[in-house]
Amino acid sequence: MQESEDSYVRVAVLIMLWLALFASICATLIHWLGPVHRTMDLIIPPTASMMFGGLIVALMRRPWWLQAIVQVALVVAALALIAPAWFYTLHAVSTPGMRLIDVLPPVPSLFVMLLVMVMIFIPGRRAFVLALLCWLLIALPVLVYLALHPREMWMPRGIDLLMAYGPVSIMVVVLLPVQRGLAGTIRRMASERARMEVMLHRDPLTGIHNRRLGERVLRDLFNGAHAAGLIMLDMDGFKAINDTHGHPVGDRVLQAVAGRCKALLREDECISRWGGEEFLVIVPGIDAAGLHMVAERLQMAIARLPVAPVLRVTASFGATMIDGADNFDTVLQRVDRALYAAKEQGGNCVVLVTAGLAAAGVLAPG
Ligand SMILES: Nc1nc2c(ncn2[C@@H]2O[C@H](COP(=O)(O)OP(=O)(O)OP(=O)(O)O)[C@@H](O)[C@H]2O)c(=O)[nH]1
Repeated sequence: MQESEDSYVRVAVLIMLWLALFASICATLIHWLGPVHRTMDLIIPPTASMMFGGLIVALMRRPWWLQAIVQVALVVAALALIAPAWFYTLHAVSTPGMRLIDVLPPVPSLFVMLLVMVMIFIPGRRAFVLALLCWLLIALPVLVYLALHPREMWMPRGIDLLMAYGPVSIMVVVLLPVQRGLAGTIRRMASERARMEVMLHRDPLTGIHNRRLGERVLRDLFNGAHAAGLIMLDMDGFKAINDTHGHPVGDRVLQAVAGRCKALLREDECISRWGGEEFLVIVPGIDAAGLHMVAERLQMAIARLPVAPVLRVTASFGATMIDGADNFDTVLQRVDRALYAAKEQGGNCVVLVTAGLAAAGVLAPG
């Protein structure tokens, strides 16, 4: 979960860096190809392009530097906006006849983008502090200048600057945390839902899948064309274990049996607690001989299981392959019959029944 979240953030940062590189290359072209050449405008955009390009390479080569790269990118972007804000404001103040609205490059939209990035990538309250710092260093000098030069302020460019550095900035700083809160709530709900889903399909005593999930896996098998087999196992003389040693010991036996069987099965093989002391094993991609061997392995492992003070624990096994003509009910009836036959033969054995209902193999008690 954490891994996938990290890679998601990495991709988001990479996209942000590519967009920043694109924006700074555009700014470079605009200033270099435009009719008026001012030194600062000719230097800052290409420098920023190189910095963002370098950060992209660094992130691709050293993904674990993610946090540091984000911070450097934000500092680069902030410096690229602080420098013209102060330089041109002071220049306009100190040069008679020069108007700030004529010389300030079109950076307000980039300032809004910087605020968005700060609010997205900087966690918690630090985002507000940094956003305020950016506003003080980038927007405030321009706003103070405009307040002192009302004729410029009420020109279309002046109003544009007022809007970007005023209400639009406030909207970004307020709306993004709200969005972040919503995203957090959705994430929490999703993980709660995943937890409930696990609980819904887990047997509380043994920790393995419950019947609900076993049934779902079995139904899904009928949608696929692959060969699969079923093994139903039932503890022998379990009532006597409970009666002799008590229910808690019986519970421990069930837990030990479930744990041992699960450990012996592969990832794609599913064991579920079907009833009190009955378990269903679903084995995909297997033939009848292989299924018999799996059941045999489980039978022997259970017979060797030490669960003090019970001297010997055994189980009976019915097994069958899913036939092309089978449905959910017919295959369960057949595996049940196989289990019944194993019990009839004295227990602690495996009976494999084919679709023709003939007992195809019996493993004698070990
Ligand atoms: N300790 C414990 N016992 C359980 C649990 N669920 C069912 N049982 C007991 O399992 C016993 C099953 O008894 P039976 O159906 O007669 O089975 P058995 O004694 O194994 O007899 P055979 O299957 O014929 O060998 C009952 O006594 C149930 O109370 C459980 O979760 N914990």
